[in-house]
Amino acid sequence: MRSFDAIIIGAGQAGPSLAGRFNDAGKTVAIIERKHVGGTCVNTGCKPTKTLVASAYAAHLARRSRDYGIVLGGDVTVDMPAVMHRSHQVTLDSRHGNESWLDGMQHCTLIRGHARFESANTIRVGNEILTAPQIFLNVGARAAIPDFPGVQDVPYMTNSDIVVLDRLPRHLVVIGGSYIGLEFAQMYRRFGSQVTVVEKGPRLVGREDEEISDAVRGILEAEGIQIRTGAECIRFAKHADGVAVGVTCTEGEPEVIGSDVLLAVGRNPNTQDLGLDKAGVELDARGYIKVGDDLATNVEGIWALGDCNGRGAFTHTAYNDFEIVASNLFDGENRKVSDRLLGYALYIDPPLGRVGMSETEARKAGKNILVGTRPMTKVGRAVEKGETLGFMKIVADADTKQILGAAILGTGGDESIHGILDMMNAGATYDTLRWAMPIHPTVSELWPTVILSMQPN
Ligand SMILES: Cc1cc2nc3c(=O)[nH]c(=O)nc-3n(C[C@H](O)[C@H](O)[C@H](O)COP(=O)(O)OP(=O)(O)OC[C@H]3O[C@@H](n4cnc5c(N)ncnc54)[C@H](O)[C@@H]3O)c2cc1C
Ligand SMILES: NC(=O)c1ccc[n+]([C@@H]2O[C@H](COP(=O)([O-])OP(=O)(O)OC[C@H]3O[C@@H](n4cnc5c(N)ncnc54)[C@H](O)[C@@H]3O)[C@@H](O)[C@H]2O)c1
Repeated sequence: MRSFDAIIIGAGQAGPSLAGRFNDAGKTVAIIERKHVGGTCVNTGCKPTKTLVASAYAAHLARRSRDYGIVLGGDVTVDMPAVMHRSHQVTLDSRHGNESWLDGMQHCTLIRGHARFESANTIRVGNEILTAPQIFLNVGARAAIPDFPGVQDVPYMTNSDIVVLDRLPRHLVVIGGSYIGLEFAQMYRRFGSQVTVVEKGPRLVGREDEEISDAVRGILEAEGIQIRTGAECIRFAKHADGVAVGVTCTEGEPEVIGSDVLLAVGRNPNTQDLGLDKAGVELDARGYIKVGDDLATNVEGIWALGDCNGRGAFTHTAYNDFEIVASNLFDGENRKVSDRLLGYALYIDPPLGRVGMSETEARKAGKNILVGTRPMTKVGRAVEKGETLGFMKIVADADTKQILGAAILGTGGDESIHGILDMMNAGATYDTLRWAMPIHPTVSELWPTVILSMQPN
């Protein structure tokens, strides 16, 4: 049996940084990874998708080149193997960077293999048993495969497969009209596939305000993507031309015939094959590891970080989990998950940047709200860039003047939202932002104007 000061299971977005803190403190740490160092984000999530989104954007802009007075010689064509090669290289560079970082840690041992608890302080990896007084779970999540009728009879892809696909599907049917599904839908449409999005809910990105769902739908439909919402009875069958996807929406054809299917209907935590019962670690009804505000599980000496604890589903929430655990263990702080403010982006083009409450959530919370909006057609920077789709929106508390939340569906939205995120983190009122002097010409310079336009709603 090998003993360490700490064992980390999973080299995703929290594990390696935590290993770094143990190493810097001169403590021995084992980090166990069964597949690729870097986890989902680096290998099958953020890195490859955002790289592919960039290629898709280049294709889109090339097709629009005449809007800018630029004349290209001939049709725009997409070289899928080259697109995929670029994306794969970005992933490999990142994965190898993470591996060298871990290799360079004097007190850290990277162990390859599947880890499983034998008891609350012992872990088995293959034939080897490891022990440590502190164990950190960073095991992440994988694509959910619901028990759709016929799903096992047809070929389907998840995000892990499609990020290495080096051919162009003739007709890609994307099941799930949310973050993962929509990024792939738009990117493949821009690469040249026919694309249909099938969503069981009444609208796309159902967690957002309805006007955002409507605008996202309009943007995607304008590019020729078919959207089928209200698809209550999704089912699959083999078809001479590929796969028949039954949708049974109230309107339109009851079936869509696609050449390829992508399932993007949520994620399941990797907690079923960890032997958690042997350690006595409790799960919630959806299989996430139950944690307190400090990310400790019900078993002393075991913590859970990242997607597997159900307290976040983003790279930045996983990394923030690391920051919370590390500052509490090493810096004598008392940081909590409940103190953090959630922001995120949906990387369609234009992107959706979001922070805090939506208008619907603020209303549900019984707040006396003010709402300001502005179409991107009235944002100078967007007009200059020829990218005027979408709008900016801010929601504030009329009584306290606190900003409650904001959204920008528009060019630069993923960056510009940080101005609001930082104001909210600083606890500043909207007056502070109102009197700030922003840079011209930027998208962000319009926030004070949007604030001035706020009305009771
Ligand atoms: C297509 C897609 C796009 C995304 N885009 C974004 C984005 O733009 N921005 C964003 O913030 N988030 C994005 N996400 C979400 C983001 O990837 C995850 O939230 C993030 O990777 C979670 O990190 P984690 O450390 O919790 O888990 P992971 O990164 O999943 O890492 C967990 C690791 O644990 C390993 N593991 C699991 N079980 C065991 C075991 N028993 N033994 C050994 N090793 C084990 C796994 O192999 C994996 O490497 C995206 C996700 C997907 C699928
Ligand atoms: N840009 C980003 O930051 C980014 C990008 C991709 C993914 N992610 C993360 O990955 C997570 C998973 O993304 P996702 O889009 O797979 O999941 P999601 O939970 O956001 O959306 C799943 C979609 O599938 C639909 N759905 C669920 N079950 C279904 C069923 N049985 N039949 C038909 N439709 C069904 C839902 O109505 C929903 O629209 C997100 O929560 C997000 O945090 C983040």
